Amino acid sequence: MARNKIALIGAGNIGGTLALLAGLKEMGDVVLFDIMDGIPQGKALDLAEASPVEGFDAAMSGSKNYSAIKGADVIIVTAGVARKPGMSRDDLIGINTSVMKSVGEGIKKNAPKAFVICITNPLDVMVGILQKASGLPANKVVGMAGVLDSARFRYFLAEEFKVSVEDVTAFVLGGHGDTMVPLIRYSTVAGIPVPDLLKMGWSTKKRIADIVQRTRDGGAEIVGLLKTGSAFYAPASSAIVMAESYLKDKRRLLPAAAFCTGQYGVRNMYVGVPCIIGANGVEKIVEISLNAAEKKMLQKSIDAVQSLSKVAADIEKNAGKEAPAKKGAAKKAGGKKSAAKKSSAKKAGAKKAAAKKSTAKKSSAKKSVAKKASAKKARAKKAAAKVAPAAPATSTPSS
Ligand SMILES: NC(=O)c1ccc[n+]([C@@H]2O[C@H](COP(=O)([O-])OP(=O)(O)OC[C@H]3O[C@@H](n4cnc5c(N)ncnc54)[C@H](O)[C@@H]3O)[C@@H](O)[C@H]2O)c1
Ligand SMILES: O=C(O)C[C@H](O)C(=O)O
Repeated sequence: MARNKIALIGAGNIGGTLALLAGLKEMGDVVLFDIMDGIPQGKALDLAEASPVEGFDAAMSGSKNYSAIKGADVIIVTAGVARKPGMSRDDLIGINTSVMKSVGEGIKKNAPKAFVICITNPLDVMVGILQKASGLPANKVVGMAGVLDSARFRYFLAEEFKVSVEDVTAFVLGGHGDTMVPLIRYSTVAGIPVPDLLKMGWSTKKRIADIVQRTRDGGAEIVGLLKTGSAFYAPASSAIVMAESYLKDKRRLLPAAAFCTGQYGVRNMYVGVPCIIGANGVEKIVEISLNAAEKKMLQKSIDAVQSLSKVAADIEKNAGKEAPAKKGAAKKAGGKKSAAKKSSAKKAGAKKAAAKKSTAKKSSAKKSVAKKASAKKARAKKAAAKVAPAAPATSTPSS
């Protein structure tokens, strides 16, 4: 029997890690695709040379031609730009919208039967654009975020309760942004719900509330520490779990950005919901009962994704014209404060940037003013940085 073929579009930090994990797990032959000639080929060769040491059989190849992904069973998309300190995920919408369109076209032409997992941010909106551009049915295109957010929540809870991560289950629903919804009631240690553990004195409401917030800020915490990009090990592990559920028809119940057709009151939009992933892709969206407070939080998150979708629609309309004002656009998307501002790690990153760049920030007593200004500068800097990858990213995919 022929091996599965796994195509990884984007051979950066997550792409490389995905290739390693797919190899170690012998999930199939791996093709890395990237617009940066040499990167996918180099990473593929490096990984192939690790295979005798690790003892896995999987062909590893790299290419900048979309024809290389022909016949792929699973495609995982990480193409695009990652945020840096001072940015929110939403700030990536301009550049990554055009990347999703070109990747979608490449998939449409070369691998229309694949199961596609999108990782590129801002996730919930990007997966929608990718699905449309690829022309694939909605059940075959899904976004990865919920598994990652839930893994963070699980890890923090396991630390708090001093138990194995294996015994902690948790659910995070909603959009992959500041408004995501970690569900305490549906989080357990070996089946014992967290609220019951609180009654048993295992923790306090305040400590769990802090863990919920740390989960929401989980991405920003890593960005603040790395400074040059965002998380990649846990995101790659999370996408691999989804790919395995599809390839092995495991029918795992996982939180993922799925195309809703009325579930949770969401119509024709991708958002993070619990779903079953099996041989037919997203086979079912599971509607769990939510109390009034949970419903309110989820609605807020859905609203944020909806606003950002409108921004993306404007960007698509303006494509080919002058680049839209991304900063203003991202602001429009709910006027949300970035998770970065809330994260202490990110604050540290912003402070550093301010210290480096600004001679005008004299008083350390005016920390909050300095923080705002440095975040603004970082955004402006990022907007400039976006110009560089934008040119090749929007180029027509070669087949
Ligand atoms: N959904 C999530 O939970 C989650 C988690 C982590 C990161 N992310 C997002 O995933 C994306 C990738 O992160 P990363 O750390 O791997 O970034 P990275 O910069 O290391 O890699 C991105 C790669 O995409 C390539 N690329 C750019 N335009 C392309 C195009 N048109 N076609 C093919 N390749 C293209 C770049 O050359 C680069 O190698 C970012 O948008 C990041 O925000 C999402
Ligand atoms: O935070 C980011 O920018 C990357 C990703 O969405 C994450 O949650 O790690």
